[in-house]
Amino acid sequence: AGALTTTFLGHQVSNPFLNAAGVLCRTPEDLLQLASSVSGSMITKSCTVEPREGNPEPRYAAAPYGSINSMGLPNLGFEFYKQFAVEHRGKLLFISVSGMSMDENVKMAKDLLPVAKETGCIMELNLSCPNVPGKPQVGYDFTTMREYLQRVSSVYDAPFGVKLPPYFDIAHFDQAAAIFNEIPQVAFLTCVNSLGNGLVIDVDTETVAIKPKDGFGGLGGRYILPTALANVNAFYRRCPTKLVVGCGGVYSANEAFQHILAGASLVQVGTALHEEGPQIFQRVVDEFALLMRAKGYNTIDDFKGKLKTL
Ligand SMILES: O=C1NC(=O)NC(C(=O)O)N1
Repeated sequence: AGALTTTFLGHQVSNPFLNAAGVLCRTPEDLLQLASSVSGSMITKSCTVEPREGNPEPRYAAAPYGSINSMGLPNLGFEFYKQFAVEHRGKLLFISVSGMSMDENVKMAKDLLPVAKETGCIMELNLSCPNVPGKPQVGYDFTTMREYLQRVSSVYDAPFGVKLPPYFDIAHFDQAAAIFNEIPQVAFLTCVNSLGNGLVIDVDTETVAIKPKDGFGGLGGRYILPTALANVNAFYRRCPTKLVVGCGGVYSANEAFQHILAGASLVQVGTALHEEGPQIFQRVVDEFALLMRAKGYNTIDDFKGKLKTL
């Protein structure tokens, strides 16, 4: 096995890299590109029970230091992604679930469970989509988040993960971690989803970059790396019995190494994957192998979570 080989919840992967939910993973064509890329694993577009068109376009825009999006959960519907999981062979597969209500999430979790047990696919429950008008992010409502996780874990007796929004207050890290530590089925935390409701402005046209919500959308890319790293490390420190998956600001081996130093077991790539395409995984894998060799590391575990403080 190569130097980048690692295991996640008992599944061996050839490298720690995968796409961020939502990027290059909505359609069969997208999923085929991911499956045939060098990524060690892959995740499907956050799904709802019924298929959704999503928000009006333009709903994604590249920006000077990353991206802004307000997709609005466009997806082919839960049944499609469940069937994809049934038929999929090969690399570790995550299924992102983002119901429009607690009942929707409970229904999808209940229906996904036998497929997860049969195929080894892993559920990532998305509690942090910032882009459905009128739907606040559950991740910012601790009472509701606890209820969601208790209800889902009562029907889903397999390990699953939670896709979290970025938090910015130490008290919020403490309160959120206390909830996750109450629920054994929560096996990993994916930090972070986009920084919600940013605004990108084009000076020449004096106009916003995207159509939905007067231009308000989730930020990704270089804008969010320090925030993503802080959230990875905050939950790595507070939830020693859980794994952390890093997401946010990864363009190369350099940022991926920072995420793993901060405690990430896997590293998701969103904006950079959208901009560069799936060949980014071969580039990052090659860069990462060189970085590990230059530093004298033989395995990911040699440096995972080993961030030094002053
Ligand atoms: O959870 C999500 N995060 C985002 O940044 N965008 C998508 C979306 O809008 O579908 N969902």
